[in-house]
Amino acid sequence: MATYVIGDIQGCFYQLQCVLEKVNFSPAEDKLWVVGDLVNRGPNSLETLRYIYKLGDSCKIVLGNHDLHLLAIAHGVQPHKKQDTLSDILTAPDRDQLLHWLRHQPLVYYDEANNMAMVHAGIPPQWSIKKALARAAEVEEVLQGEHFIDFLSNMYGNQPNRWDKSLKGWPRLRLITNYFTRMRFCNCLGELELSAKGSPKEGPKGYKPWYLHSKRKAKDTTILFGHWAALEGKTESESHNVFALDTGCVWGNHLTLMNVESKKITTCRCKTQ
Ligand SMILES: Nc1ncnc2c1ncn2[C@@H]1O[C@H](COP(=O)(O)OP(=O)(O)OP(=O)(O)OP(=O)(O)OC[C@H]2O[C@@H](n3cnc4c(N)ncnc43)[C@H](O)[C@@H]2O)[C@@H](O)[C@H]1O
Repeated sequence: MATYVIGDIQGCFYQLQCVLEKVNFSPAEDKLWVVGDLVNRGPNSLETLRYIYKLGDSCKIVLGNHDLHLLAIAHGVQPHKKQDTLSDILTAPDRDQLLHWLRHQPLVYYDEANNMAMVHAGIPPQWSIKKALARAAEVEEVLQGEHFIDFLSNMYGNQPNRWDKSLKGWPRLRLITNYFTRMRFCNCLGELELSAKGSPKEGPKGYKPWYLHSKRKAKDTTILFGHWAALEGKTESESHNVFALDTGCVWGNHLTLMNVESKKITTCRCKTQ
């Protein structure tokens, strides 16, 4: 039995099948962890979502910004934009079942036995893993509750960008969501800079990649994350137990699968279908 973690699929269903075939993935014996952004921008979001959904207990996922964006469009709080490739899901006969399942997925998954966490974007430097799980649970409770459409309507935006435990209501939930699903650069206090999306070298002055802060509180936990295609899978900080899995398949690069135990990487190149 093996456990694999896969980077941002974003509807690249053929590359998903390709990497799983390369490792002889067997849903009956193996486990698959998915770092979020299952859908959008790529060509086959519906097939991807159906496949992951059908894996059932063999699969653990966390939500990414594009998965939340799908929920927001599907529930009428955001328009389907020109660059979104989500119409196949929105018109599918099984859409309600798929969207209900998606909405009940976590923002952070923690494997206590191996002290390993999976999150789409990252864990901000000011939070221990215990704090991060408690904050994630605040959002998950609302997203899975009766007021989830209000949450989706209030989720968008870059403010507030700095944590303060006295934050309340939608601003508090928006910031927690942005940490777990959109963060790349922040300062040591966890103040977010969300406009920069390039490589760490191109980072804004006074900010660093979230995982490079020396006093980061969740340092002892191995963190598996996606979201940041410009990293090309490299964090240059293996000693800090962080593994970047988004290798920009949807941008013409490749999809990355890692064996969680051996850390062996398997990839499949993006090509036109
Ligand atoms: N609370 C909230 N507030 C606002 N929006 C919310 C939200 N919750 C959900 N959303 C959604 O999230 C989006 C905004 O998120 P953002 O994180 O702000 O932006 P994004 O560009 O859309 O992120 P993406 O997930 O595509 O990242 P990637 O690194 O692949 O790509 C980023 C860039 O990297 C570039 N790139 C890819 N590979 C690269 C490489 N090797 N080198 C350099 N650049 C590369 C690409 O060209 C691309 O421009 C919105 O579209 C909205 O739908």
